[in-house]
Amino acid sequence: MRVIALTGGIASGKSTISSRLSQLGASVVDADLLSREAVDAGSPGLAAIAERFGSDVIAADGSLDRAALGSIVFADEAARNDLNAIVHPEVRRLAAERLATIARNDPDAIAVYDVPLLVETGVDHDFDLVVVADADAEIRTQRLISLRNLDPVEARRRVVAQASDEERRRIADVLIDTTGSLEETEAQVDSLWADLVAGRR
Ligand SMILES: CC(C)(COP(=O)(O)OP(=O)(O)OC[C@H]1O[C@@H](n2cnc3c(N)ncnc32)[C@H](O)[C@@H]1O)[C@@H](O)C(=O)NCCC(=O)NCCS
Ligand SMILES: Nc1ncnc2c1ncn2[C@@H]1O[C@H](COP(=O)(O)OP(=O)(O)OP(=O)(O)O)[C@@H](O)[C@H]1O
Repeated sequence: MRVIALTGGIASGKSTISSRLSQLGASVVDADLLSREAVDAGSPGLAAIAERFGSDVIAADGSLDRAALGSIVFADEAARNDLNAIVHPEVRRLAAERLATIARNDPDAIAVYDVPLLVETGVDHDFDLVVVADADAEIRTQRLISLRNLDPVEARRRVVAQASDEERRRIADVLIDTTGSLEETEAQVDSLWADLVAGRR
């Protein structure tokens, strides 16, 4: 099995790329989804969050109030580090488990690990290829404002909470320019996939 890491800043277009790769035949593991599993109702992760951040971040139905926690951690680096220390080890464990299952079921699989914080958490896996969705910080900020209805202050905080465009470009084997049309992004993904299948990458 080959494992491809797919990273990029918030709103860089990773989801567009990973869903195209999935259509083409890749097996996708999504760290954002795993981070939700890690804090499911009743999980030790959620209990640790309640202990650190208090009942204000727990909704009436006992689930995580993501908006409340988001407004705390994107405004405060120490709080964000504490949250990361609770959630990231479980995400790493779940990712290793999912990738092992994919390898067992299909030794020839091409797996894609969609991992937003690859630079921030350190490249600790032996990836065959690192693909970076590349749209600069200003474009991503505008997308958060216009497509996700974040106010400009919240949008900037999220972008600033992550590695710089330059840091991500430095670890990239392949850059996908996600500043054009969706079709232009998909064409780059199709060409990457053709290279992977043909063994050129
Ligand atoms: C703070 C939380 C509750 C906000 O939830 P919300 O539903 O608004 O956002 P969601 O989880 O969909 O994340 C959206 C994007 O925000 C960015 N982001 C999320 N967490 C972080 C973080 N700790 N540091 C920097 N950027 C982050 C990523 O680009 C991510 O793709 C949530 O993001 C969270 O629990 N984060 C900690 C776990 C984590 O690091 N997840 C991201 C990768 S595993
Ligand atoms: N050329 C493009 N390529 C990819 N996405 C684009 C492009 N042009 C506009 N977009 C839009 O930008 C947004 C990018 O968000 P998307 O959820 O794909 O990013 P993401 O990297 O997965 O973000 P997150 O880190 O928040 O999970 C989407 O709404 C997408 O439709």
